[in-house]
Amino acid sequence: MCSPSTKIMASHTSHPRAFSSGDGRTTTPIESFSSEGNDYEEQFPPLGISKNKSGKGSGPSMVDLGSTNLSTTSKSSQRIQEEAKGPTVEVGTGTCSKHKGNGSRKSTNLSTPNNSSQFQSWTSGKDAMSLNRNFEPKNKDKGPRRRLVLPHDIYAPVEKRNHITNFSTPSQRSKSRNWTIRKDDLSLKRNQGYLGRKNRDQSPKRRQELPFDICFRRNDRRITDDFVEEEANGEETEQIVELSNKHRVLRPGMVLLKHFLTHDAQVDIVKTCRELGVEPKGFYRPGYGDGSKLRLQMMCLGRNWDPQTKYGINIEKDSEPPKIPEMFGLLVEQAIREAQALIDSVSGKEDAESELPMMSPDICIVNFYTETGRLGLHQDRDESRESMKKGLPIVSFSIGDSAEFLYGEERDVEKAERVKLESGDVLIFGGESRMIFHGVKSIKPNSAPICLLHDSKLRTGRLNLTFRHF
Ligand SMILES: O=C(O)CCC(=O)C(=O)O
Ligand SMILES: [Fe+2]
Repeated sequence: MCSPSTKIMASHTSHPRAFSSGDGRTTTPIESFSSEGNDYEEQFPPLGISKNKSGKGSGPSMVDLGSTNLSTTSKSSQRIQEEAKGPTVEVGTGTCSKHKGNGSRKSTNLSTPNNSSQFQSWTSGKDAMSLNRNFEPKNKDKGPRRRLVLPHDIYAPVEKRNHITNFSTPSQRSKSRNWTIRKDDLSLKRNQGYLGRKNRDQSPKRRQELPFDICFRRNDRRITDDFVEEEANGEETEQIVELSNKHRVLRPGMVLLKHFLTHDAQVDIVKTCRELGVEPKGFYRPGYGDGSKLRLQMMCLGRNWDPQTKYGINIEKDSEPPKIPEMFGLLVEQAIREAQALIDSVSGKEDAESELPMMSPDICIVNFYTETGRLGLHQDRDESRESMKKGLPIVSFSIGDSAEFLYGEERDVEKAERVKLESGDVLIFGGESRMIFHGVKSIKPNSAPICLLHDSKLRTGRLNLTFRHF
């Protein structure tokens, strides 16, 4: 039984700087987009320390894309109240098909996706049906790639999460260990510490070489009520929670689709990313020439990108990355269409395309943040000049733990707006908002839907996919 995740976990505090600034950033062809220091340098100092990097004489950081005079931002709480009055669209909530409960945030039909109903179960969008025609039915277990990667499927038993499996005593738990280790997995398990302490190579170097596994294994996580603590900042959170199931236009060209990705879509995305991520071209921790590292794991699809080498050749990972799965691209287009529909309904016109153009992604950057992960304020400005000038949007999927996402006209944490990105949310920023500064201030531990964790085995943390067109 999967119980709903109804309570909010203790809010986390800001963490100390994760990495220092480096000077290894390569020059991009579009110098007008430059700001100082590493793009992803930590801007979230320990509490009480204010750090403003915007006043270093770098001038306006937003590029003029035609009419880029973004409206003045207000304090986040005011903003939230204003947004509460503003035009929004309610989206459905549902329950987990396999684990009955109220807490799952996925939308409507969650039965196993197949044939023409599959796409509907992937999005909460109204016109999902229109994409069915284009969608290849998926057979979950028989696809060639799945057969290929199944040997690496070493998902752990779930008995650690007592309230899901109802195995309350240690003996019951040990009896429930019906998971098996296939022979094919032996080499991977050896690398990942499955064969007992004496066989493990625990040197940090060794561990670093292995691709990061976004799914959990034994002892990685206990999801019990022990984790449920009082929300320290109740008032603020209530305001955010109140709005958490409404689509919103955050600013011109920037739309938040709440819980757009259904449970099934999220599970499939996790599993796909996990399969690709444990391969040699999978997750790694990107960094700069000076040795500083981003506080996340990253993997590229479609085209390689790295904070150091940008879209140039990455010395360590110079081979072609995996293709973007077709379904991901369809979801992106569906999300943009949904956002355009919202923009039209708000403006009363039918010219959303001019505010938020359609985009067909050829790059997907997949990030995984652990509980202490974060990403400094930055612009996504390494795509082609044409793409940026057209304002082709960045489309961002959030899965797993919630994130405190900051965005603003300047690279200034103090002035930035803030929004909570929850599992299933899709954030889109294009048009006037294409060059907006944005970053992830913190991850809210244990905030992911329980059913998602159960069905996907996603480990503690947040999976984020940002789609772009080069
Ligand atoms: O994780 C997120 O929500 C943002 C990721 C991002 O900005 C990026 O990958 O460029
Ligand atoms: Fe970004």
